[in-house]
Amino acid sequence: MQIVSSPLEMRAACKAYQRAKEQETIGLVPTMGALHEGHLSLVRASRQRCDRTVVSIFVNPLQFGPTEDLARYPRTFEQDCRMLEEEGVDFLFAPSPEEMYSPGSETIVDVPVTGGRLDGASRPGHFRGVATVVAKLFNIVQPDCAFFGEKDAAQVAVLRKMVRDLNFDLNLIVCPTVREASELAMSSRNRYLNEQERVEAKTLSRSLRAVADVVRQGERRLPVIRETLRETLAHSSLLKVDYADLVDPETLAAVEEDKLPAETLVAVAGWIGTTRLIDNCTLRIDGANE
Ligand SMILES: Nc1ncnc2c1ncn2[C@@H]1O[C@H](COP(=O)(O)OP(=O)(O)OP(=O)(O)O)[C@@H](O)[C@H]1O
Ligand SMILES: CC(C)(CO)[C@@H](O)C(=O)[O-]
Ligand code: BAL
Repeated sequence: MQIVSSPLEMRAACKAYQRAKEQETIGLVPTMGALHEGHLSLVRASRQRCDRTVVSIFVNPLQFGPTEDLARYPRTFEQDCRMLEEEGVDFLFAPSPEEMYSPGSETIVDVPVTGGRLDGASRPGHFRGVATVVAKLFNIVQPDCAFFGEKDAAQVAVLRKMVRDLNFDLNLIVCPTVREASELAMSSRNRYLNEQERVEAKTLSRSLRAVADVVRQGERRLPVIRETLRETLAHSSLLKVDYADLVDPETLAAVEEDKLPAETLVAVAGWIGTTRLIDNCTLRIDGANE
């Protein structure tokens, strides 16, 4: 695995490869490091689909608010390198903030409507930071495919829109959420949790399961589905709910109808102590059977 920190060198390496092997493809897996099985599932998907895989590790200051956890975000670079070597990754792109944002750099990418919803509403400016750094990564690597996790469903909606609006020539591939045996969604921030918090954090996935179960049993009334979500989330005394919404998976706009549409994203976020976690599931109902 070749480790590259300069954006120019990374671009040159990918360009050289693309010139030499016209028919072959490059997959990009953007991450902030502190890697776990969720990240590795994206790496494996890229290795399966593309000839070369580039993983980026960059804790992007632009997507953190002034009171958020940028300074204490887990950084486990040596261990991450070993994991990526074992997975057969070709390039690790790990720039410093100064290399990624050269002095005077001021252009940002904003997806204002979609990017202002869910995490975008709770973390103002967050998705501007995400869209800007991902657009830069796309320009540096120029991948054929880019791999993202379903766990960050709002991020996926924002990036899909960015790809469409800005005509990026790549396939955005979304991989399912990898969970621990307890069903807690894997997340780098789970490292912040103590034992009791880890138990309480399961309330998020439990609330999604409760909603999926009532819908499987035939419930279609949105007020009842919302109440099921609210009630399950209230079971934890440690969890402070940030949002628990039923939204359109593409626009992230709140579902307004009284009955469940064909496809609905159920997205939840909350703080367990000082740790903010997110999770989601998609409800799909077959209109033909309604
Ligand atoms: N459990 C998971 N299953 C599948 N993909 C995941 C999972 N967790 C993260 N990813 C994906 O990995 C990519 C990099 O995410 P990131 O480095 O922020 O990890 P994270 O675990 O989501 O960290 P955080 O705790 O900051 O939310 C994103 O596309 C994200 O959706
Ligand atoms: C996509 C991403 C790597 C951009 O910094 C980040 O938001 C993440 O890890 O999900
Ligand atoms: N995967 C989400 C990145 C963040 O919380 O900043």
